[in-house]
Amino acid sequence: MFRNFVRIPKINVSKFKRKNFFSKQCRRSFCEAKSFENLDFVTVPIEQIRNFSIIAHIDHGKSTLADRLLEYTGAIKHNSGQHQVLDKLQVEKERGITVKAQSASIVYNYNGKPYILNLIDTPGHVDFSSEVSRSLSVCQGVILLVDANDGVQAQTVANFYLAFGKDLKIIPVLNKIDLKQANPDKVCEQLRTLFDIEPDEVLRISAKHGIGIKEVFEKIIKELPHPEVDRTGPFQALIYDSWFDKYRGALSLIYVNSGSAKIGDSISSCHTKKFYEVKTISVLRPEEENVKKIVAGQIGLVGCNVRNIKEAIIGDTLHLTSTPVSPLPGFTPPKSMVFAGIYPSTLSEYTDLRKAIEKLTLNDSAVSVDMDTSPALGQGWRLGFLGLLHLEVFSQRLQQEYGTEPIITAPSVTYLIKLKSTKETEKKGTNELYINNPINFPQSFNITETYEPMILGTIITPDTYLGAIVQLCQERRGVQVQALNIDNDRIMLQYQLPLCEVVLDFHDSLKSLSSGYCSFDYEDYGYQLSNLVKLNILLNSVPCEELSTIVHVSRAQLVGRQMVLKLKDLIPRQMIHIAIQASVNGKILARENIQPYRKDVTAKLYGGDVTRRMKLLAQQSAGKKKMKMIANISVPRNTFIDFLKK
Ligand SMILES: Nc1nc2c(ncn2[C@@H]2O[C@H](COP(=O)(O)OP(=O)(O)OP(=O)(O)O)[C@@H](O)[C@H]2O)c(=O)[nH]1
Repeated sequence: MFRNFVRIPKINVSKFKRKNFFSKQCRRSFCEAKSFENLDFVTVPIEQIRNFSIIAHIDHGKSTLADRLLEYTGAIKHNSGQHQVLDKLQVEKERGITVKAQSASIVYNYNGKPYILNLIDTPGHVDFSSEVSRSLSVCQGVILLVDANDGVQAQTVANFYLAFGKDLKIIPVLNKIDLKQANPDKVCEQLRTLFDIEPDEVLRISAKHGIGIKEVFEKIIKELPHPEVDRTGPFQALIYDSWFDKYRGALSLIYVNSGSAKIGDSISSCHTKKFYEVKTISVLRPEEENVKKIVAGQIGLVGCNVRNIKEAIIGDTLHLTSTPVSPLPGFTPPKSMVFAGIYPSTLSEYTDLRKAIEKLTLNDSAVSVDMDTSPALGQGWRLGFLGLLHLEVFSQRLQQEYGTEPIITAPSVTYLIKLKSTKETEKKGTNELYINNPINFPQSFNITETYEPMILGTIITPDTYLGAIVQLCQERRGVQVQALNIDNDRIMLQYQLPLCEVVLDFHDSLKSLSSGYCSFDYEDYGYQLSNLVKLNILLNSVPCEELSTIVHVSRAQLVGRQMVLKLKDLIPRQMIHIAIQASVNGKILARENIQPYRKDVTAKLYGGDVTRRMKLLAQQSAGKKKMKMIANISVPRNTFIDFLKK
């Protein structure tokens, strides 16, 4: 049960609103900040630097808090009408979510001394968790933001443990205390139950109205440690983000772990061993501001006119060419969960699409890329993503930032197949086969066992929706691992679920069952023995490989029926009868027919003998039979595209 609960005096929000408290404070701090306008970052002692990320569940107000911190220090103007300034991408503005972590260096005046605060606004959605994890590796602390109305949600839990696992100092902050329905005491109780955070450690703010922002700054300065670095040592810097600039080539966002570098220096990459001259160095305030030098403890953007984007690797270590250093621990590439084929709409767009994918994956290193070919769609790629939203955002960015319109096939996951030992498996040295494309599914007589990827899903929901959510999880073959009351009307459930049951619409179903009050997060849970089969689609008894799919045996019937119905709508009628069948291991599970066009061969008859009419119809039917034997069913490319597309 919960421990004794310390009440914190309620903040009178209306007082702050009435007196326009924030704008006065903001004006004052803006004037103070002006005095640091021409501050040379190199001269600021290491004790006056703080590197931190803002982490939270989606929509709990990270970007809004970042806006207020920027305004307070004069980095952007108060009431400039700009919102979520650090959400720079078009896709972020349109969807209202952060998908890329963004850094900004701000200067805060504390007791007359300038403090450089390097803040990173991180995404909240589980599909972009690799951005959060990367950002945390250059921080010494985090602000854990929790919505005072929504309370602790699934990504709050995931992000807390991410920061806790990296031994970072955590500043818990309750946001949106201005909301009428806000219940900060209850949320403090949740923080104590789940993370052992005492209520008196928790700050209460309203990022939207600028309440409690000064206290956030003070906590950052007093409680977060400064980076422990050696400014006199050899230059050693970690690339933690990269993007491509048309004019300046690949730009790398670096955290300097030791020493310093200046424009004109020759620097080398530990990974590629290539060397470059430093052309530009800038700090993000949040717009780029050119500087001549960057020192340890600091975050900055370095441009070396790197034209080959494969050379600007995230996780690589840079050093002065004359002084080699050992590489810093980079980043383990996140494991792709969902795969989809990407193909150009026409052959002529292949090269443009290839370049676009190369440039975008430089900025979104969580995407894995492999070449792929499809008999129906031609040469393309099989890309791996961290989830469905990640896939959607990537394809939207391909369109918006690079003007390409590729065909994207339905997402799938990677299965593990164990094969019977044969000469071939002995030659390969393994009888394990990982496949994410149904075309590569082996013949059933060669298979000994099949495994499917599992996830451990965390669901936080008001208990009113518990019944419906448990039912949904059971329908999706989930097994309950844990259930915990986090306060008197909210429950946290943990389910082990097959990934393929989650990727498509699980999140949407949860949201609609709980009227949007439920949150969901998941992590990889390895592979589990399963009973998987290849569902084949036959057109007039001829298997059509591109349309096959891998399913759990219990789902084969349902999926097969859905597929043949969809195909019946998509395949155009032809001169011959078409039978669409779904089969598993030769057994037909579903069938639909498309009737042929029928010419009225009796139209020319003017009455007369009925046998004449019968003869004409019999001739027509024999002709159709013959045609069926010899004709290939022509499925137009668009039908494949419509079927394979998400
Ligand atoms: N009432 C109120 N609304 C707030 C406050 N802070 C943020 N919001 C609103 O909450 C919504 C989400 O804010 P964001 O700052 O985009 O949230 P986020 O955590 O950055 O979202 P993601 O990056 O997508 O995870 C916006 O509509 C904000 O205006 C607050 O203190 N009070």
